[in-house]
Amino acid sequence: MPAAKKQKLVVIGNGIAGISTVEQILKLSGAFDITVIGQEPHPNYNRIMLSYVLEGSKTLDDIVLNDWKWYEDNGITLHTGTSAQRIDEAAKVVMTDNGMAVPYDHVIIATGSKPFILPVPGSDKEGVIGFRNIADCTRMLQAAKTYRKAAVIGGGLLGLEAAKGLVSLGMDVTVVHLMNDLMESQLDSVAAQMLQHELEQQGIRFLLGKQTVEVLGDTRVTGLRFKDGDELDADLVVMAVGIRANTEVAQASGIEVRRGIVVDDHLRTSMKDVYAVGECCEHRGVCYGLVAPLFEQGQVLAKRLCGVDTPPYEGSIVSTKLKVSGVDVFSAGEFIEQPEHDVVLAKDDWKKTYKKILLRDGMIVGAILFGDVSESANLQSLIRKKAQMTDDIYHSIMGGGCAGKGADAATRIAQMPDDEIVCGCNGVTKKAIVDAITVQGMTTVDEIKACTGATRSCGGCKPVVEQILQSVLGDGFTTAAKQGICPCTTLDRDTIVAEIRAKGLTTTKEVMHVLDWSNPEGCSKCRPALNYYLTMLNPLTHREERESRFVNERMNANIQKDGTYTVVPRMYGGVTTPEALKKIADVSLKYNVKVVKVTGGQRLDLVGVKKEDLPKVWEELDMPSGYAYAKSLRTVKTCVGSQFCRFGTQDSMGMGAYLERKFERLDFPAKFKMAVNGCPRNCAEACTKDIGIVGNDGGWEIFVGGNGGTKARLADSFCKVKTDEELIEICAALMQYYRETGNYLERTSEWVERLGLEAIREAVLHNTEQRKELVERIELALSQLLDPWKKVLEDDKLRDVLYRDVQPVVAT
Ligand SMILES: Cc1cc2nc3c(=O)[nH]c(=O)nc-3n(C[C@H](O)[C@H](O)[C@H](O)COP(=O)(O)OP(=O)(O)OC[C@H]3O[C@@H](n4cnc5c(N)ncnc54)[C@H](O)[C@@H]3O)c2cc1C
Ligand SMILES: NC(=O)c1ccc[n+]([C@@H]2O[C@H](COP(=O)([O-])OP(=O)(O)OC[C@H]3O[C@@H](n4cnc5c(N)ncnc54)[C@H](O)[C@@H]3O)[C@@H](O)[C@H]2O)c1
Ligand code: SF4
Ligand code: FES
Repeated sequence: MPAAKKQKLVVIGNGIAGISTVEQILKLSGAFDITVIGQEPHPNYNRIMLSYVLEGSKTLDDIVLNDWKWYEDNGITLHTGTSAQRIDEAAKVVMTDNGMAVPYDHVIIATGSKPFILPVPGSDKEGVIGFRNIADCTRMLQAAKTYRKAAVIGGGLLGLEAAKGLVSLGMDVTVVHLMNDLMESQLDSVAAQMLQHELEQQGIRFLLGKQTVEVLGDTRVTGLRFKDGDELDADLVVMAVGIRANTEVAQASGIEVRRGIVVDDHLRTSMKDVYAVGECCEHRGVCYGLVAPLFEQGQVLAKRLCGVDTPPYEGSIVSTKLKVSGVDVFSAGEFIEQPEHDVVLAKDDWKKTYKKILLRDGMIVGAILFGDVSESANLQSLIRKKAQMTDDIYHSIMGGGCAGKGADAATRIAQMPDDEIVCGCNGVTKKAIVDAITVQGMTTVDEIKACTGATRSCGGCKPVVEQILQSVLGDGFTTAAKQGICPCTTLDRDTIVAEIRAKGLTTTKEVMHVLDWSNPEGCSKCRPALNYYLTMLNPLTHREERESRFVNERMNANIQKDGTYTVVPRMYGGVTTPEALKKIADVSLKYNVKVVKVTGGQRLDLVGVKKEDLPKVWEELDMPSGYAYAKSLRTVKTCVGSQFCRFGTQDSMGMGAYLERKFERLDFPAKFKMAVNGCPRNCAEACTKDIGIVGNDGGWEIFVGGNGGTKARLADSFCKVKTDEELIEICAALMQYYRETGNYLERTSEWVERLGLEAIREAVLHNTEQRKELVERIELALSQLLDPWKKVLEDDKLRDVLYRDVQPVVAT
């Protein structure tokens, strides 16, 4: 009997929606002769990952989902670089821009969306682009090599991911947003402000409540003008103000189109045998802009075409996660409280976390998570199922408020229902993952990805997939058990430091490569941490990796919310001279310093210096940097002591200035503050300093682990010493021990609690041999330090790269 003739299926659009539907069809049936028409010159790639390509952590090759061979292996005819123009219903052909008439029995339109470009004068100028495809991404990568100032219009998901990418490429980036809150379609004001603060720390500037009315420039953009008359310089403008469904083919074919191509619950359009999936379609009045719905639509459509029974598609409940490393944000369902809502809320300013769950009649209808998104899959499933809040759910999600993670991972996985969706992007349930492990023998995240699709898109579900592997395989799954220093690695701090020592690793790149980082470029959490550990371990050989530092440390100055910087010269022990003050006053006047502020650390802060003026200000001040921006020794606060005070028994000013000169510029895991007092009256407040020193009749008393910040802690008395030499030696050994055993960003207040005072005393006080070695190592580190501003002023290239504000010569 001759084989049944195959049905001709034509897919217009070679993106995720079209090809994921084809993948489903191939799983169910071999009855189709498939032709794909794609406008872009590439095989199907993961559009989501363009944010990572821009940021530099993925290459274009990494994001290909179905390579050329896949089409060949599955007998699919692929026409890339080809636009479908019209469907001729009578002739049953799809017409293309290069004159083809492709015959069909069924057509799937999956043409996605186009970025919306604001219709303001000048928006067609060179240098104004959207961010939608590989071509846009490549243009941004190119522009960053030549230009410095980028403006991203739109503070939604896309705009923020674009902005982060451009910052990683070394551009000065300002996000111009119409509303007063970022991501206002996903976050409330509290979360939006936390997000803004976090992104400012990562070097992005924001102009909120600004409406762009004109793009300035001749042929190429030079800036933006706003409704209030303000202007912003920019030589690259990325428009990320939303998308519009791409309905051109449907319109040209006479198919019903409203905001998108109108489809019913079976994804049928108004034209017989023509269907639509993905962002181009409008279902029950909704056009989606995320991948999860298109997988759900694709599954229904594939089953329908293959004659497999399926419930209709009734719409999707969407959730979003921002893909910016070091910033964890999740939002799903309803998020702005209304009178009918009950609100479950926890905010922790120390851990920088925020959790909000909205309930309607006890039913979970929406949530926002910031900082700790470990419960996102769980919440998404509860919202999808319209679950009632119970004590168990409450404790599992809220745990100890924001700080705790609720139930531990193993318990949470055990309690997770089989049908809970773990990977929202690809609609993969817990059961599908467990089956992949138990039935098909998968043992790694990558194998699960290949088998089920989970983790294939945004990657946000990877931790949960690892936890499921851990819970099913127990000891057989070893890597997930470790607590990595960031999402790029499962290795903890101690293992990393030990490996750097054992393997003689010298650069962050080398560490990431040799220790098998999942993200080869690292993230904003691990890069500065590795840079610190490497400098601490290899003081003689490690070359400063400026790009691994936070913006303030990169620029040797603290950035302010208006984009200007502060300059804080050293005043050893809080002591200055009339000559130094006069110079500070002259320079402040010359460079229009906005405010001169006396700091809590007894020195002067010149606030409001323009970036391009920073080198000149430092040059003219000719004073050492106060390191007010660094994880380093900040200040040594002193009282007047025995030189002038009638109660003083020790020279606190002299000792404070000596200690500050000796230990300035040294890197610590976190900022480091000291104080020296001439007597136990303690006027310079030793009890809130990392090391506090109090003079007494017979010598000095040393205190450690004090903190006056958000999490205040009184310092512990560490020991008493008789002589100045002993004092200096013990301070040196104590500092080096903290440098060597502290976790990056861990203040001494936390370090003392973690290690225990007795253990620190044992290492630094009682073990004299170890103390000697600690002192030798700190002396070695100190011998390598140079004033950062001297380095900048002597290096024209560095000065130019970091602080220039002129248009660079265009590369030819
Ligand atoms: C940078 C970026 C990051 C994103 N991150 C996320 C995320 O983290 N999570 C998430 O859920 N979503 C994210 N999205 C959105 C997600 O990428 C889209 O929802 C998804 O790609 C839509 O898929 P689609 O197939 O419907 O459309 P598209 O991916 O746009 O594919 C449509 C394809 O059709 C082609 N085409 C158009 N017209 C024609 C024609 N006439 N003939 C032939 N071909 C045509 C287009 O060139 C395109 O290749 C992101 C989007 C971007 C741009
Ligand atoms: N992580 C993710 O899930 C992710 C990442 C990137 C993109 N996407 C998707 O890609 C699509 C495009 O993203 P998007 O961020 O462009 O769309 P969006 O609609 O989510 O956000 C656009 C933002 O631009 C702002 N805006 C509108 N007009 C403006 C103006 N004149 N000036 C300044 N701001 C203005 C809006 O207030 C809004 O916050 C969306 O569907 C989004 O969901 C998702
Ligand atoms: S701490 Fe003692 S020595 Fe110092 S100023 Fe106060 S009273 Fe005088
Ligand atoms: S949730 Fe995005 S890949 Fe799984």
